[in-house]
Amino acid sequence: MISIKDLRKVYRGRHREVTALDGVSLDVAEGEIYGVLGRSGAGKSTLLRCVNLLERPDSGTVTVGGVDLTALPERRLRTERRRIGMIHQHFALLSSRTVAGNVSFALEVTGVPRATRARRVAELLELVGLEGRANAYPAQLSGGQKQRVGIARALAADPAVLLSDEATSALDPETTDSILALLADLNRRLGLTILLITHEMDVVKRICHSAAIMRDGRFAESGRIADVLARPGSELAAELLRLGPAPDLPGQTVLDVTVSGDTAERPLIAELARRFEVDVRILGGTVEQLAATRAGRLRLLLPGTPADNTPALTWLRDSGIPTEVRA
Ligand SMILES: Nc1ncnc2c1ncn2[C@@H]1O[C@H](COP(=O)(O)OP(=O)(O)OP(=O)(O)O)[C@@H](O)[C@H]1O
Repeated sequence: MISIKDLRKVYRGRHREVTALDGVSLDVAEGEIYGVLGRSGAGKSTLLRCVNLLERPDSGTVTVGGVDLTALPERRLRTERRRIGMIHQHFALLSSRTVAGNVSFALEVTGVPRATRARRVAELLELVGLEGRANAYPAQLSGGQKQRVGIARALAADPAVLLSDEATSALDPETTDSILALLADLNRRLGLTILLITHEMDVVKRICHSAAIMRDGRFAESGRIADVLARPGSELAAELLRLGPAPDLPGQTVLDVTVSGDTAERPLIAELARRFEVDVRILGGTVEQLAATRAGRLRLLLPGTPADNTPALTWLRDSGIPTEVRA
């Protein structure tokens, strides 16, 4: 649905250049929620602004719904942009307009007749759970309600794609949960494709089917969550399923194993103990119900050095279980 190829963007100031995008490629499948995770300054906002061409990349292509936006003249681009909704961290509502007025505004600019507008606004407010608040002003709303208005407005033109720029970063944890639940629900019910940027791993855990880690204008890693979890040495998997620093236990083997999907159903520790006659101890672990799948990471202790445990380690890896020896 969204296909980005080798995007580059350099900001040129008088004294210095900043490479905000350094060759980013990305494919977001139709109906998927894709999260781009990164620290401040990684280039996430620039990437998002390049998807609807609010920012022109220096090179590379952006294709949305089969249309190469980078090749379009400005007028066609304005029309195509309507197929891409956007929500913002600080909501970007018009304070002088009511809730209904804010949502209606998005329809007015596209020339929807007044009678149709009123019906559509009512539908949209119901969709985001704001029935009864049509006549309130933004100042009278909580942060979560403001973001619901932002979402209703973004969906007004019935877009195929929604871009989310840190949509929950200004909200408390409970409100964040309810907004993420709403986005996941809209994704399911409307088949809405969502590309979001965030610095919060929890957002990726809760609703994303695919994710990327962005650093210094590049993707350090990306992929479907299920694939990432099965990838040995994955940085994203380690972030999704965090374990603290490993203890240093000379003469013994500390290993982290990641289980997900089918492997999460296996009686792994019993199998390991039986096959290799080892006393397996659990040093730590985390199990998460991710949007994509249930997954866990266990830190195990085996007697003997890693060399002594080669058969067990080989068996784990051959069984498709990402296994990392920590000590
Ligand atoms: N308009 C601009 N002019 C000059 N430099 C810019 C501009 N916009 C962004 N940058 C620089 O480009 C780099 C990437 O910025 P960007 O805002 O895309 O990162 P980000 O990951 O979204 O971070 P944040 O969450 O802080 O917005 C940063 O070094 C930033 O200072």
